[in-house]
Amino acid sequence: MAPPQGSRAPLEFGGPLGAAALLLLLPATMFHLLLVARSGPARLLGPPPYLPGLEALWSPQALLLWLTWLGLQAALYLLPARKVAEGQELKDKSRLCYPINGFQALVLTALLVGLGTSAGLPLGALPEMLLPLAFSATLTAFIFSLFLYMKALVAPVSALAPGGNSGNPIYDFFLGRELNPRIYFFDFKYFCELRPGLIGWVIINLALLVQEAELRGSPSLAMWLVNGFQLLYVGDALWHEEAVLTTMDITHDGFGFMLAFGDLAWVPFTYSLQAQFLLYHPQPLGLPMASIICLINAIGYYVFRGANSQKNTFRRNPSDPRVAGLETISTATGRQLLVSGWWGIVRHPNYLGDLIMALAWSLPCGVSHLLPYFYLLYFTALLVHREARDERQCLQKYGLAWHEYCRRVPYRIVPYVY
Ligand SMILES: NC(=O)C1=CN([C@@H]2O[C@H](COP(=O)(O)OP(=O)(O)OC[C@H]3O[C@@H](n4cnc5c(N)ncnc54)[C@H](OP(=O)(O)O)[C@@H]3O)[C@@H](O)[C@H]2O)C=CC1
Ligand SMILES: CC(C)=CCC[C@@H](C)[C@H]1CC=C2C3=C(CC[C@@]21C)[C@@]1(C)CC[C@H](O)C(C)(C)[C@@H]1CC3
Repeated sequence: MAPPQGSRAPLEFGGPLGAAALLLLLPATMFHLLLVARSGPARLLGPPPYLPGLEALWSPQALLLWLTWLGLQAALYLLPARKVAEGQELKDKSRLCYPINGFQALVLTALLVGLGTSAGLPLGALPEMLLPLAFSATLTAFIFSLFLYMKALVAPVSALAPGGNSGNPIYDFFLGRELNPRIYFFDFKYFCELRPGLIGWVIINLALLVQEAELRGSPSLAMWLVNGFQLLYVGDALWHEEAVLTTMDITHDGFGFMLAFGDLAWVPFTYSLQAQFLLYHPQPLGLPMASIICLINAIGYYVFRGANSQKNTFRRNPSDPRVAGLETISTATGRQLLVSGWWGIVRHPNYLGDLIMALAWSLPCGVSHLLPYFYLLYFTALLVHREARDERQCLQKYGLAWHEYCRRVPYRIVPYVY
């Protein structure tokens, strides 16, 4: 049985009080956005148009649809994979294995949705169900997090995450206690991070596009751009699925409410906000402006992919010809840090690319409303906070070498600004 680890790890997110506030604030924000997106004034900072009663949130059909979706994605996860990858080394020196078949799951889902639609499945009806679907996803995330919390009570101490084991039940429930909760080969965190939420996000976007076509005869150019950009982002994440194994979510954070809710509810229902906004507030977009926005997205993607691939290639094999010529700093751990190439421009070039793309996703929605820029604002805050967390961890890991890296590469995310 796993005892709490006491207060060895410093508390994050404002400790138990901050965690309790976020437990309420995150779902409340998601429902606020869903309600405001379909309201006439669409005011991000105004009150929601109405407070939905239980009858607007609770629907057995929506719950059934949501559980069927989770079941389908779980079944696709269990299909034979083209590759099985090893994760980072764990505390007990072992490595876990992960199936690499996320892109295959995306393609099979697209085929099934295509078949279903041609057989009469009303995809355009999905936008009307977003509220009860989001409610079902939130309910599932709470129940699932409770299960994860209980499961961690019987996990060995070596299976626990560095944070999330303070002994305070609310804080630990929020942050997550076990690092890689699994049942046999089914890894819950890895599955949730990349499958139901990310693929669900593009299906919701597609349904909004279909409904727009039904309402107005054809989808708008703005809707095409938002769908295309976000499909590229999700397709890219699944194509480079193995890279997620080195992110701090997988290697450092426990699996609790924050990630369960983030993966299952927050991502599909708030990341589709721009497409939701466009369905209810059509925006004119000319070809010249559309071309500029495509260029911004392409630049963002180039930076994001270039930086992530360079680091992943370097971490897998530092003598790979694509990275062998880059300048590095040696650290006491035996690992090296890149100080030229993308990682010599700023300390988080991948965040910079991601933020540029976030801007390109909002611009098709025009500048009359703040609401479609919510993602950009939230994401800036998330990445600034994430960068600070990563900085603390790297300082702990690399000590003096990290100080040297910060001296050589003084800016964190935006050159000469931050
Ligand atoms: N859309 C969304 O909602 C979100 C997207 N993201 C995206 O996910 C991606 C992954 O982000 P994240 O997991 O936060 O972090 P990173 O992929 O940036 O990884 C940080 C780690 O990289 C290694 N590292 C840092 N500097 C160097 C260097 N100079 N040379 C070599 N290795 C270095 C360190 O780990 P080590 O040395 O141990 O290898 C560090 O802990 C990003 O592109 C981010 O934008 C993230 C959060 C949310
Ligand atoms: C506000 C809230 C509920 C916070 C939880 C944060 C999560 C939503 C995000 C934490 C890290 C994420 C990553 C992605 C999606 C959002 C979450 C889960 C990601 C899967 C998106 C696609 C990228 O290509 C990625 C694979 C690099 C990325 C990994 C981190």
